[in-house]
Amino acid sequence: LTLAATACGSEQRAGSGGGDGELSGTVTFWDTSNETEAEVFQALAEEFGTRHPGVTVDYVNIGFDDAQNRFKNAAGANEAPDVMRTEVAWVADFASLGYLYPLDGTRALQDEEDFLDTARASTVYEGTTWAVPQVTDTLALFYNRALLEEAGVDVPTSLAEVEASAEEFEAVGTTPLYVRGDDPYWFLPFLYGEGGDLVDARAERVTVDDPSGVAAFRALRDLVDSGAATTDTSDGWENMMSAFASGEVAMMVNGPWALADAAEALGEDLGVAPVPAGAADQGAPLGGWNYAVYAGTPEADASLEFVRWMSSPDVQRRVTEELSLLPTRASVYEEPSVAGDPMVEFFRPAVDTARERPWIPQAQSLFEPLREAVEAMLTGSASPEEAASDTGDAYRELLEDWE
Ligand SMILES: C[C@H]1O[C@H](O[C@H]2[C@H](O)[C@@H](O)[C@@H](O[C@H]3[C@H](O)[C@@H](O)[C@@H](O[C@H]4[C@H](O)[C@@H](O)[C@@H](O)O[C@@H]4CO)O[C@@H]3CO)O[C@@H]2CO)[C@H](O)[C@H](O)[C@@H]1N[C@H]1C[C@@H](CO)[C@H](O)[C@@H](O)[C@@H]1O
Repeated sequence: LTLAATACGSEQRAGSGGGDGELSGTVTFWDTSNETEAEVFQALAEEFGTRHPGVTVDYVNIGFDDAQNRFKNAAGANEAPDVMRTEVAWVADFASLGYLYPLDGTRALQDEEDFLDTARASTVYEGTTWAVPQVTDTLALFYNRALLEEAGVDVPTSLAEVEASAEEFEAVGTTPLYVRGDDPYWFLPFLYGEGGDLVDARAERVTVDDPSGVAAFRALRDLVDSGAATTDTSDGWENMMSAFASGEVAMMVNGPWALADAAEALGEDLGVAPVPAGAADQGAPLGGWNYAVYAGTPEADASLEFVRWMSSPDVQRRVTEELSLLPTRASVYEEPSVAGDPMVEFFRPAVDTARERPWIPQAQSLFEPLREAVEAMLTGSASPEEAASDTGDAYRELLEDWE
């Protein structure tokens, strides 16, 4: 994925870059993007260095898995990177610990009214803006058109239809669906499908162990037990992507960060649709990523200008052209190259109806207990009832005096 170098006037190369006077220093940027995305983000980050000859960009890809703790450990030792790719649920966590640079009134927040409201929501905590939106996302049903045609199956709109399709898919030697069992994010569509949610933040009530939560755990287990879905409790990303690319499964639930690889594997046969509904409702979670600046950065001007550049309309457009990731600026969706991307055309309304989570510091810690409960149920050591109540108990530990 080589970035088409955009022609830019010599005046831009002079390092004017929207800042006043020459910038200098080294900006270390920790990126969590996956292998395919990293090629694009690294090239863009390093292009900033050519536009500002006095600035050196030190691009470091740290992956997703332990990134949240790694940043907190580094910040605790005052060794954090100047700029951190920050997941939507990490902003409140990092900000509440004093690890982020307040951005209101700084050059990093250029044209802030252009950002989608849902993307901006995760960047504000206790009235201050601590991050700048990069991409927004949700989960969707990815499907292999050729396999659905071969099996004579229409795109399923509910879990019941997925289950009912098992026979037709077996006849052509494939399994209907891959569902990740090792990443709790993939459980949320089951929860929303039964009319439930993890918590009710307004009422400060834990709801994951309501009857809707028990029904969601049971819906996941029954889907896997029926043979209509395959899953793993480890290495889910790799297993899912290879099963989908090889045709071992006809469908998977995934997000825009998987589009480039899935399109590489299936080409025109790749289709996307809303995640299947449950017995009561249909829904997918809102996710995404922001740029945040470390509170103790010695290079504030260069770091703030770097964030302005990386979240600018032009860079957002180029990221979507290369990866089909979803912009967080409304103006970028008007660009012909973005408006003409069928994947963006699908995902934009999907993120508009995606379920937001409470952007509270504890929000990010709700997933680990959920991951453990899903794993216990899928490995047979917990019933749906036990999985739901164990998760609820863990949440009441984390969220003191919530019911
Ligand atoms: C358990 C974790 O729970 C939460 O994470 C939620 C998250 O909040 C949800 O939003 C959702 O994230 C979506 C994401 O929105 C979506 O974009 C996509 O990201 C793509 C990128 O797009 C792609 O570029 C590339 O990067 O690859 C990314 C990943 O594919 O998919 C993500 C989901 O994968 O789901 C997450 C849950 O997984 C916590 O926040 C922690 O992360 C926590 N982990 C720590 C918990 C520590 C103990 O407390 C333990 O000690 C530590 O070792 C663990 O690290």
